[in-house]
Amino acid sequence: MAKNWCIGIIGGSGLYDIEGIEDEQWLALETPWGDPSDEILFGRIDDVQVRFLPRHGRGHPISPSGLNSRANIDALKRAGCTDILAISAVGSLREEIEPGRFAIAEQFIDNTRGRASSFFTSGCVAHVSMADPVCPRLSEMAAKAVTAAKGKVATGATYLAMEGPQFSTRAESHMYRAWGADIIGMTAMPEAKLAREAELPYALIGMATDYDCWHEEEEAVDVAAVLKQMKANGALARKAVLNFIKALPKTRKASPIDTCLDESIITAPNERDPALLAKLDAVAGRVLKSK
Ligand SMILES: CSC[C@H]1O[C@H](OP(=O)(O)O)[C@H](O)[C@@H]1O
Ligand SMILES: Nc1ncnc2[nH]cnc12
Repeated sequence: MAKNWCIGIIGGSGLYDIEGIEDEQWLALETPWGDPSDEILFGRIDDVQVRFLPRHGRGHPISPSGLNSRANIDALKRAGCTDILAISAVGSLREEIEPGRFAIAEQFIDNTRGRASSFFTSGCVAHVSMADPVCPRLSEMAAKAVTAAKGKVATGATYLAMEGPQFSTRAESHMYRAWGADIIGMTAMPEAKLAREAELPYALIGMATDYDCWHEEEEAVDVAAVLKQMKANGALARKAVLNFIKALPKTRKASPIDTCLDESIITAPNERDPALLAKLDAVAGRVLKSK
């Protein structure tokens, strides 16, 4: 019997494909929230269904501020995903997370602005908990997969999501360090929030590509440095993804995140906007149908 996992992989800067995928087919999905970043690669690795989405599109045409994360998460849910593993290039805000090391996110600080960050707008309001924004089970498996690929890993990282696309000023970089952030990027928010709203357990592997600009002995980050590091460690990232999929247990046990909307929707049934409910068919169909 095939494993009952369907893993959505979101590939970040420098990771526009994955290896080891069979029966592959790029398919364009429509969503009520607009277009996802690209077609989704459907396929399988052994007996696990896999869906891969390059976050910025193939060839990287979409800026972090221009990402339609609602469409991306809706499309992955629609594609049958049970869980999401996101990969991101990140700047390091800590000496001990040197470029080349992988950092598994445990917390996020959302310092983005003006992004559409919820599926549940007026007409169907929901408040999901983001106290523990990642799935511990996926994060633990992700850390093991990096180690098995012979990558260096740091766990428990706090990811600061900045707006961009410009990199931080030195003052900002020092401030984020003082806030307790360990790694910095421009994309995991609102992606992780939306995954939670869609009842999709989410984990993020950050690949440290630079020391941002706080470090006195290192050059300030630029795109060339990020891409150089991604190139150096891209094969390792791909290997880690493959290890992650291959090491999944045979049976996916239920996660509390699978049903987190049960206690989150506050709008009374007779006050719900039918047009919005129709848009929520993939994200919240499970709970809306049962009410
Ligand atoms: C190319 S450097 C900045 C760029 O890289 C990261 O993207 P992703 O998280 O998709 O790997 C960062 O968030 C910026 O979007
Ligand atoms: N220093 C940095 N700041 C924001 N996003 C990044 N992605 C990779 N390095 C980064």
